[in-house]
Amino acid sequence: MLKYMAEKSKTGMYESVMKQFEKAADIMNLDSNIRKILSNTNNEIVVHFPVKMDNGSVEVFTGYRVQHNNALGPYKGGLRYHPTVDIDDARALAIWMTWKTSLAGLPYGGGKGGIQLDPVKYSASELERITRRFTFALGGNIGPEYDIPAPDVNTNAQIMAWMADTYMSTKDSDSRSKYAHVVTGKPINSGGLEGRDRATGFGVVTTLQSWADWKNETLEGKSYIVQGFGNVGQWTAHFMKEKGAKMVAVQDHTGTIYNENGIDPIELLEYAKGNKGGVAGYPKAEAIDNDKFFALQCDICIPAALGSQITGANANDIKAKVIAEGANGPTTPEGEEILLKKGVSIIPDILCNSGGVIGSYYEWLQNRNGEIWQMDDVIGKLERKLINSFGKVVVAAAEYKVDLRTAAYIVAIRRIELTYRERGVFP
Ligand SMILES: NC(=O)C1=CN([C@@H]2O[C@H](COP(=O)(O)OP(=O)(O)OC[C@H]3O[C@@H](n4cnc5c(N)ncnc54)[C@H](O)[C@@H]3O)[C@@H](O)[C@H]2O)C=CC1
Ligand SMILES: O=C(O)CCC(=O)C(=O)O
Repeated sequence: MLKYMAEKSKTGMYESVMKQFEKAADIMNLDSNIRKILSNTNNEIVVHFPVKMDNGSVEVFTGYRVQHNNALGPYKGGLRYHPTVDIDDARALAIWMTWKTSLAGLPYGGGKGGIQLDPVKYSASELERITRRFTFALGGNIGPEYDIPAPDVNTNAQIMAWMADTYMSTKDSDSRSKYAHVVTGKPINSGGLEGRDRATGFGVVTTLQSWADWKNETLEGKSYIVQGFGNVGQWTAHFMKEKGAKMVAVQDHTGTIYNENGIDPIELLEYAKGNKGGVAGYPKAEAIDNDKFFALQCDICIPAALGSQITGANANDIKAKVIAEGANGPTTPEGEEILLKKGVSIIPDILCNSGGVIGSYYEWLQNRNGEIWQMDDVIGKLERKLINSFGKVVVAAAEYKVDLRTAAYIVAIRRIELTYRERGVFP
């Protein structure tokens, strides 16, 4: 059923998402027609666009937007700026978005995309021009009721503001403000939602808390390691501190730092801000080899960076009792098999990091209805929604006697299946 792969995708994420889907589809005995539909993406947009660099030369960039499924509503999902972005990754990430939005009960389908580039190589003004040309090249392939991008790796509120501005500038001046919800994750002044910045990290910790409640455990005093100290990693650490948990190691693209007595997330964030965002060199922790990270002694492991990090090669070394997947696709099926055999719980990405897209939904509603939501309302609503999703997954896990990921897939896919049936697509 691996439709597109002539050879293995570079990051392996496409194989992972399809294997996860097939496992769930087999167990739930998914209708073969629905299976066929969901094994394919609806649309795959690849654009090549020229941008003038600061030195006057022109570079041609490649951007992607994959729209997997929109049975439940407009395509929704982030844009990533990273050298690994390609069509296979965009497909995998779009498919994960379909499951995530369905599981969260949102009126959205799944899409994802990005540009293949290393953002550190470009100035802020080059990144602005790249973003604007990309938005223009995507043209009508995005839209507030059709496909709504958001931030992901190496994209942020500023990039969303440039996108919204470029998109709106293509509309008549008297109706421009109607289009602000073409992207979410914008700065507050430009229609952004209070709390969207922390929504994913808050969600990671809320699902961890739900897991702890379910297992009759507490997060207080638990040690954890986190891979990635960007939007998701930082906010996760912030909320883990509120729970009284102890961060003992952090890994990012600059290196790995460790202190068994704990690393303060607020101090580390201040340090990283003055260190181009990197954690390497933080004076209150020791530098350790990158390949020792996942083997560190801890209670909780939080991958919050890139995909395919926990694999058949390192899963055996993991000491944590629970993995909270802040990142998309951090655990390969081979890694997962080993972890499940060892009795490790995995809170799957489509549940664990769904706080971000739920926050985006609130931003979209806020813009669509001309409202301004307050932080307390956002966080309260988000928490209730996440606890509700966690409960549904636990019920499905018991009913089908499966792990949490497979259960989450079953809940997500059932909702889409039901929608197709209600519309009379299948008997
Ligand atoms: N931003 C959001 O709202 C959401 C993000 N996610 C996922 O969370 C993950 C992180 O996203 P963000 O925090 O938004 O991105 P970000 O760009 O803010 O941060 C990415 C972090 O990953 C680190 N990193 C990059 N390459 C690495 C490597 N090879 N080894 C270790 N660390 C590395 C970077 O140093 C940085 O700390 C991604 O998988 C993303 O798809 C999922 C749901 C929502
Ligand atoms: O906020 C959104 O719309 C999507 C965020 C995202 O890309 C994700 O959940 O992986």
